[in-house]
Amino acid sequence: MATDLHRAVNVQGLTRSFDGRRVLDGLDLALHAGRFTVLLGHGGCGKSTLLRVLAGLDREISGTVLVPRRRAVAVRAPRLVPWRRVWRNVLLGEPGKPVRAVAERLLEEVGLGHRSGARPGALSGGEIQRVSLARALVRNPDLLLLDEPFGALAAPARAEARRLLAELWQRRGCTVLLATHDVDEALLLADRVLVMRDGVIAYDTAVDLDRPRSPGDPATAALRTRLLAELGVERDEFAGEAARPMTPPALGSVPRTVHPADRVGTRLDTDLPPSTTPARRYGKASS
Ligand SMILES: Nc1ncnc2c1ncn2[C@@H]1O[C@H](COP(=O)(O)OP(=O)(O)OP(=O)(O)O)[C@@H](O)[C@H]1O
Repeated sequence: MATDLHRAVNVQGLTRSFDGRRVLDGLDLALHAGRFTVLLGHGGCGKSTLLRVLAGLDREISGTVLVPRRRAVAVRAPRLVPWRRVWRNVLLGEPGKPVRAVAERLLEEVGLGHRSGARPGALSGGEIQRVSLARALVRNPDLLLLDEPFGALAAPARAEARRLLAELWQRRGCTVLLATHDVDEALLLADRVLVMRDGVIAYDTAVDLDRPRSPGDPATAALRTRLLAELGVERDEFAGEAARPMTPPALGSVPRTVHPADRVGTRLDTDLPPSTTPARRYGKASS
């Protein structure tokens, strides 16, 4: 496969099976550098599986996957180490001596500079999600993979987190792939939407709408209807918060207790395998 410099991700014929069932079934995907793509699909259709493969966390695949060397993941339920201060959590898994100023610069970027010395147990759900974003940004990723990052947040924190993410993306210019159930999240953030079905990208559309987006805009409403149809929903079960009146931005408001068990997998967000080339290939085509 020829490497296209404008493509941050190039996937061909990607297949991943669990117990003999093909969750990803010859999936093809190209993501252009610097674009914000949202991946929609029903629960269990394989969104997380795809993101894990792109992150390099799952290599039991066939097909070809080209991704940037610098990539990071943020997930729906980030695991922070409860006894470490916030700034140390930002640098978890990073090589070398942790430098607080580095963590604090990233925390400032996500609006959490004032919580640098706090313990995770004192943070709201929205704040924890922002720590997770800061942790993902440590590596200055070219590809940011977000797996339902706001799924656990209540409406005000979710609106604020989306606004922050849109700002970060515009400032950093990295390629973003965000998996969600929420059509309205896609309409607010994406400049391209993919719908996943039967192990492949079944629908792919550019979102050519001015920003900031308004749910009441006729073009937005028309695309929303189309996406819901692609998802095959009669009822509006994929609707998120955006179709309703916009909530004024507020700081995260979901208290969350961090249990010792959260230690397990703390490195998921940031610890990606080292690589030697700007775009690396793994999982050779099997067919
Ligand atoms: N490690 C695993 N072992 C066995 N089956 C798995 C494993 N990981 C995922 N699956 C199965 O693969 C399918 C796709 O799961 P995946 O988590 O990728 O879906 P998803 O679209 O992200 O779902 P959701 O939106 O609910 O998070 C599911 O049926 C799931 O049970």
